Amino acid sequence: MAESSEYLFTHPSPGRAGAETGGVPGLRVIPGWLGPGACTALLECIDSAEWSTELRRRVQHYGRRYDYGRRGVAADPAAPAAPPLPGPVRALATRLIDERVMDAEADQAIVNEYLPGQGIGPHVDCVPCFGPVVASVSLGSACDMDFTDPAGGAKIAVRLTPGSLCVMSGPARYEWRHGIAARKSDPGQAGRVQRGRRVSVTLRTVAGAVG
Ligand SMILES: O=C(O)CCC(=O)C(=O)O
Ligand SMILES: [Fe+2]
Repeated sequence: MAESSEYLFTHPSPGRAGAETGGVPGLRVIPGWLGPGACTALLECIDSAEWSTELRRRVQHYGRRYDYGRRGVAADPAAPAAPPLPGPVRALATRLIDERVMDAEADQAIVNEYLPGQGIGPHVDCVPCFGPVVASVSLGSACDMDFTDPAGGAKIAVRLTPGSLCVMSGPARYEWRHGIAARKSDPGQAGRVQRGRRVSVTLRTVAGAVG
């Protein structure tokens, strides 16, 4: 368990839905934001669409394509072939407005698929590309997302359960890095918890483009 000693585990309490998640300013995790039926329907919609295999993990881009090589959103909306947000994803964008999570409706979404052992390196979402609020919905298996304190580098692990909404704004969006360790299990109260397949849908507003 040496690996876990450098982490501080926070498990957002369902009773405090929408409250800031301990220790990461600007981070909110709302467990059960999507019910099990809605999660299944969304996952079915996602799985009926085409996956890109340009990365080690599979992804889908909607609205605008993010160019991982150039680290930006292509300037010409006609050039990158990103399909429009599918209906169930647009419904999430609308709900985020209705619930005042976002001020402007998300016009870009990236779906990430993580098989056990896959992750995403610590990063800050492209600052010139995307707006001030990044919201992601978790489907499938739970996993820990690690947030790295810009002052000192300490990591805080936040459990993202299926159906939860993770909202990053302020320092959580702009200063803290977030990532998912590429491993097959996460620490739990009664030993390691095996990961299954996790799919996330991250909604953003496009703020600027490159090229
Ligand atoms: O899988 C997630 O919840 C987050 C994905 C992410 O950080 C990203 O696409 O920038
Ligand atoms: Fe990210």
